[in-house]
Amino acid sequence: MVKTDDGPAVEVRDLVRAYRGRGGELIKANDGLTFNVPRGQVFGLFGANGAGKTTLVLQMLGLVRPTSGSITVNGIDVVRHPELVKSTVGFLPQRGLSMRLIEARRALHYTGRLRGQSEADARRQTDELIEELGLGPYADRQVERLSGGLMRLVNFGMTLMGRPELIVLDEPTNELDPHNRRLIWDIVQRRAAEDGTTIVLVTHNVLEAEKAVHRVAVMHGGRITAMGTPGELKEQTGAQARLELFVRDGGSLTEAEAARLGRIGVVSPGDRSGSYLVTAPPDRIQPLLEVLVTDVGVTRVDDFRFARPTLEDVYLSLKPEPVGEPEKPAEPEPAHRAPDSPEQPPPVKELATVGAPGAEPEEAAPTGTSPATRRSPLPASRTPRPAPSTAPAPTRVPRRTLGARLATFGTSFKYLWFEHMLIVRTSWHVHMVFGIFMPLTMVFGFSRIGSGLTDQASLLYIASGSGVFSIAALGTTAIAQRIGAIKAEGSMMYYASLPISKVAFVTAFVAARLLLIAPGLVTSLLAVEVLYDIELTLSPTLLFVYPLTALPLAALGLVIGSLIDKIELISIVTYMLNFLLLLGAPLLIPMESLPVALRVISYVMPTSYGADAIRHSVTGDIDGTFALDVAVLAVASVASLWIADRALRWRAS
Ligand SMILES: Nc1ncnc2c1ncn2[C@@H]1O[C@H](COP(=O)(O)OP(=O)(O)OP(=O)(O)O)[C@@H](O)[C@H]1O
Repeated sequence: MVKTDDGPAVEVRDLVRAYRGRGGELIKANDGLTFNVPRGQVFGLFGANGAGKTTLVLQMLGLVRPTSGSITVNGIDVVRHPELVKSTVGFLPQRGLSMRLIEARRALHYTGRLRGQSEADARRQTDELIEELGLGPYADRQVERLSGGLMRLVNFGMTLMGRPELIVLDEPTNELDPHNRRLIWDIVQRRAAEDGTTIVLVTHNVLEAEKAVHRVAVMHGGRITAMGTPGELKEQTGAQARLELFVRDGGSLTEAEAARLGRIGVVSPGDRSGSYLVTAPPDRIQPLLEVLVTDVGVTRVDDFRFARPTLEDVYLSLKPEPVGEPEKPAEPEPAHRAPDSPEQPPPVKELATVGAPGAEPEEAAPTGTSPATRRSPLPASRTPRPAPSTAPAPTRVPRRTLGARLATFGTSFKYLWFEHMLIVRTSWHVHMVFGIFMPLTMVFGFSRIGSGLTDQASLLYIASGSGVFSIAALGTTAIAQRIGAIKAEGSMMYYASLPISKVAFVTAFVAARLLLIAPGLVTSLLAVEVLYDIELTLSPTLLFVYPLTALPLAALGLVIGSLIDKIELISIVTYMLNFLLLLGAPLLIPMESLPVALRVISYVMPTSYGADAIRHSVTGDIDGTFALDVAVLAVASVASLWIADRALRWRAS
């Protein structure tokens, strides 16, 4: 693991993230947060539903832009360098399993490669994790076919690939059985203690997480309402120890016995006859037990249970601050204020500033200090401290050469492309129908309608038209539906959290689909040649005419899939669009024979130029018209890819 810096793993200053509600009201999902997460610690982030935890971690990952304030992760300013941060962070989203359509082993290996691991290292760590997580019997099974818990384990393993400096786990033990939950907590503790990995843990499972966390922040209404080590929080909130007592044969405590116990703690009746609950401060445990033994007497007691206060007790005892009425509609806040902006943050509660810079001696631990020694108990600040308004320490931004960037792009492209090609295994029948049989059926069917369609010119129109139909059907519809599915599963966030560019993601996606379209294009031309003995030249220009025809349609699919949220609606829109594309374009009949209105429409359809260019390629008429076709297709491809890149919701905002 390469350390980028020796400061805190996470530094959050005056962080605000506001959303507009449906009625125009301002919702502050995060409202003036300031804290640090020292390196090598497990930092628990607790809070009720809607408290703002997910918004906070998405900002740490550079997936949501702060409205104001700053976040530094591993010494890198997240707002300025969101892409750079991703190479140092591993993220386990709350929902949405990525790479679910490939095998578990591949999902781990590909994630490692996408995080920048070498081939050998990725393979080695994949094997280690399969062993550590007990995934051996399932490693070569498609992730989607595993049980919910096993899928979660694979997803957890993917988060560890590449040994990131900071790991963000959103509800890591959801769906896991007790054995695997314990396994996860053990691994979390080991990674922090042995490798010095910092772990930010969002969970509602406070009781279990207590064993793993070094420090905790409790959020409510976008603010931190309490922060400290579990011990400090127990002390600060006055959490009580509990003695549960069952008097023999369902009998009752005498008044004298109850009074003696009542002098030490609070005695209340239990939920069944003869049971009592005594709560007392943790330092009164000894006298409480003495009264139990000497005054009540063990022979009078059927059973008793004694529990020290847990972190869950602390969490439940914390009184959430009233959130207050939503603020009136106001002018939108600036997209991101520079860290040195003079504007003051909203007030922050006392405990929320416990982690302010300088509050924790271990933050300044010298280089080489082991995580274990750095993890000394944190002094709780009892005095309110104003939230700092100073800029965070300057961030280190390693420079990368063009060669290194191209190499990263190449690796990302390769593994994302592999993934897409493997996904096709699950929908091969659709590709067979649309890619191969549909163009063949069109050639065969159309050539039988009327006597005039069997001449060479008509057959070429039919062949090029059915080829373009294949591109439109598979390119637009399949891509739109796949992007829609990735979004609906919630896995887009996972891909966006990897250190890969959106361009690599889009190009790998489109390139994989283009390859699938190829058989449909070739079969329609071959059908004409074989069935009707028509001599085709098959000019090499087809090698760029086909991709140029497919790119605008693939990009269109990407835009539709990105903008529409309902998968069913995506299907309806894309099928209707394909219908319109074909209806308006002179693919199957010469343009001259179209009514004027349709002829005009066809001028704006890239499909018309694609079909025309295909015909020129197979007849060898590489003239001015062909050059115009190619030029229009090239412009449409560049423009539509640019629009698709913009439309793809890579970051949440
Ligand atoms: N994209 C968004 N648009 C509008 N409001 C949002 C958006 N994302 C989050 N919010 C609001 O911000 C608040 C905090 O949401 P967030 O998802 O961060 O809470 P959470 O603590 O992670 O909740 P949970 O434990 O249920 O996952 C909520 O009121 C939520 O409705």
